[in-house]
Amino acid sequence: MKLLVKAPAKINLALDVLHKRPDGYHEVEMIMTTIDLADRVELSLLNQDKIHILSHNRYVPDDQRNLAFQAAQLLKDRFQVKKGVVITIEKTIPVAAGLAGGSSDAAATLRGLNKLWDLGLTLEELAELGSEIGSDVSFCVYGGTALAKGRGEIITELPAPPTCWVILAKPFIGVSTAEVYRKLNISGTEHPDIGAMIEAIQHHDYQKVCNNVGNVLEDVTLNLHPEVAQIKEQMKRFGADAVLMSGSGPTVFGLVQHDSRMHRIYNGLRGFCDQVFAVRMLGERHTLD
Ligand SMILES: C[C@@](CO)(OP(=O)(O)O)[C@H](O)COP(=O)(O)OP(=O)(O)OC[C@H]1O[C@@H](n2ccc(N)nc2=O)[C@H](O)[C@@H]1O
Ligand SMILES: Nc1ncnc2c1ncn2[C@@H]1O[C@H](COP(=O)(O)OP(=O)(O)O)[C@@H](O)[C@H]1O
Repeated sequence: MKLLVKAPAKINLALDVLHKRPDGYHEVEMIMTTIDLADRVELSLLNQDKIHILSHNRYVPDDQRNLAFQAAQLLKDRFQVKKGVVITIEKTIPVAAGLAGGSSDAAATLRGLNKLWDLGLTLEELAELGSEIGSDVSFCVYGGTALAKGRGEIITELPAPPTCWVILAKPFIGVSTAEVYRKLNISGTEHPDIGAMIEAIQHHDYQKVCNNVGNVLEDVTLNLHPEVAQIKEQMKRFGADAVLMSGSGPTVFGLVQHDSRMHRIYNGLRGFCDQVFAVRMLGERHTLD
């Protein structure tokens, strides 16, 4: 028995960090949304008590370091599952890019194994389990658009943002999320207005969404990797309505509504960047049927 699950990337339309917590994590407020750039996770039932990871991407670990492996192991341990699985990950989302590719593979594995192993868990239960794997996994279990608080695992659903193109450009570098959080100086940074972004989304106000994108982690990564600032400049010059780094980076995204402008930016950035994509936001949450 086989199951194919879609694992979409996310972007952070706004990302604020409130303070560092005693457990070492940072208290955040983020507006996250899934986009139509996805890995394909294939789950094949195995009648042995084993988890196998297959991936052709050399940056994706094929052992217990893989977040999809960790998701399967967590379900096996928690629910005494004696069956196994072969997890084949066809990677499209750039790795270590601020797009939560690994977290989304883990979330897709949780949703898929819930069916394949007949566990009968709700999305809420899967999201709670996901938070044990990583801070972004809970959001990825649900998908859609949400306010994420806590260390990222407290999720409140929001409506779909106004329709637009998201152009993503990733330079040749990878970024360590832990290093970016470590180097953040919270008091010396301008904070985005999360309330205004929520209002903009609720009122379907595209211009207000554009006016309120903001990410406190951006300056840290820009200082480490000046090429990210260059990509931001290029996107603005080619006419994006809003430009921001996603998560801890280094991927930069630009928002536009007109197809012609999207093509101009996409073509302008190809060749200058490692990977460039033009996609839509997904808007909808995942379901379990
Ligand atoms: C920055 C964000 C924004 O969505 O995304 P990415 O850039 O990774 O996509 C997330 O907060 C990343 O979430 P995720 O990548 O799941 O982080 P985790 O695996 O839980 O943590 C990696 C490391 O980041 C730091 N970390 C993470 C989350 C948080 N709220 N505070 C932290 O300080 C910790 O040092 C932790 O050891
Ligand atoms: N399924 C997976 N896909 C990609 N990376 C993974 C996966 N599982 C574990 N990793 C590891 O997690 C790290 C961060 O990957 P990723 O989730 O793509 O980035 P980000 O946290 O920036 O969104 C990578 O360096 C990689 O070694």
